[in-house]
Amino acid sequence: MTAHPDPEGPATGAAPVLVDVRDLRKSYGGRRVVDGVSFRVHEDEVFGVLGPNGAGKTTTVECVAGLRAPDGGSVRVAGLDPRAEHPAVSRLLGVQLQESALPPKITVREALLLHASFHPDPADWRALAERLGLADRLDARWAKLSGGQKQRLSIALALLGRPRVLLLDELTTGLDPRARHETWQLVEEIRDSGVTILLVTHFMEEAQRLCDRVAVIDAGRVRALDTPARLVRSTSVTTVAAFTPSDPPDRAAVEALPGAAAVRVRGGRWTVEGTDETVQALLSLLARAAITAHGLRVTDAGLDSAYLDLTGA
Ligand SMILES: Nc1ncnc2c1ncn2[C@@H]1O[C@H](COP(=O)(O)OP(=O)(O)OP(=O)(O)O)[C@@H](O)[C@H]1O
Repeated sequence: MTAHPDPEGPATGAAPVLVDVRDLRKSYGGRRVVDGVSFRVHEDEVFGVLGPNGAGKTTTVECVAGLRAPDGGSVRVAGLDPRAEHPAVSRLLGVQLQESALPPKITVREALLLHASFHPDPADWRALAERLGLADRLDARWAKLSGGQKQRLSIALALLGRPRVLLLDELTTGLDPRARHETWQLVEEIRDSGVTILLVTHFMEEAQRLCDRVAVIDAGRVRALDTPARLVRSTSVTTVAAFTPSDPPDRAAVEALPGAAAVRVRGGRWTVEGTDETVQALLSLLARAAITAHGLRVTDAGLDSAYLDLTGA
């Protein structure tokens, strides 16, 4: 594995570091849930913190936001300590945290006006509502919004202070596929407008689509830190072949193919995980046995396999 669990990961160019987390440690009731996490987020990047439930992701970003006090290590946002210099840091950071709930009866307009009043030089709330597709929902109450609209409003609220860095925690959890894709587009637009984004997710697809670099966190530790593409290449599974054979091949022979990582058979359909070499050898094996591979699909393994490999999830 060629992962880089150091704070820098592979070369990232010369962009300034906006979020610098070093050897962060945090325990609850004597149980260590963040155990020496380090990473740096550079200006203009979308940096992902990816990991299974309970990995310590939210605790980590709450320390970045200054909402929790670390037990050890350090956090800096644009060189500032989020606890000791909270007012200055909150002017730089927009925070959209998990389950950010508003009073059920507050309207979209009221929420935008209220949050705009927290900032000395807020963004134009009407323009933000327009940009986030909420212009025709200004009089709707929070409780009546769809999941996607609630998420868009919480992003709008986080953007009102014109942040340099936006923290997004589990942004698309609970959204249907359409709302999830719309939210991803929105994140890309926000990135293109020059906002640096620190994104917590447990969706591999989300990390692969949005993030320039990803820290994979499990049990409070960074297991790997790299670009999604390099994380995928670093794992033992890069290629997956699925097919329905005209006659079942010798399973032991398939399992013994070079680089074969897993072989599954369900309802007559075979799935073989491995590398390009595995698939080449598989096709030769089938040809030698005069077996036809019906409905053959060969796909890239994607970040899922890398994630499973790294977290043992
Ligand atoms: N205030 C708290 N008091 C006690 N334990 C907590 C507290 N907050 C979080 N924990 C525990 O710390 C661990 C890490 O939680 P955290 O929310 O940081 O993980 P996570 O990776 O964000 O998980 P999820 O994806 O489920 O939100 C979990 O076991 C959680 O139950």
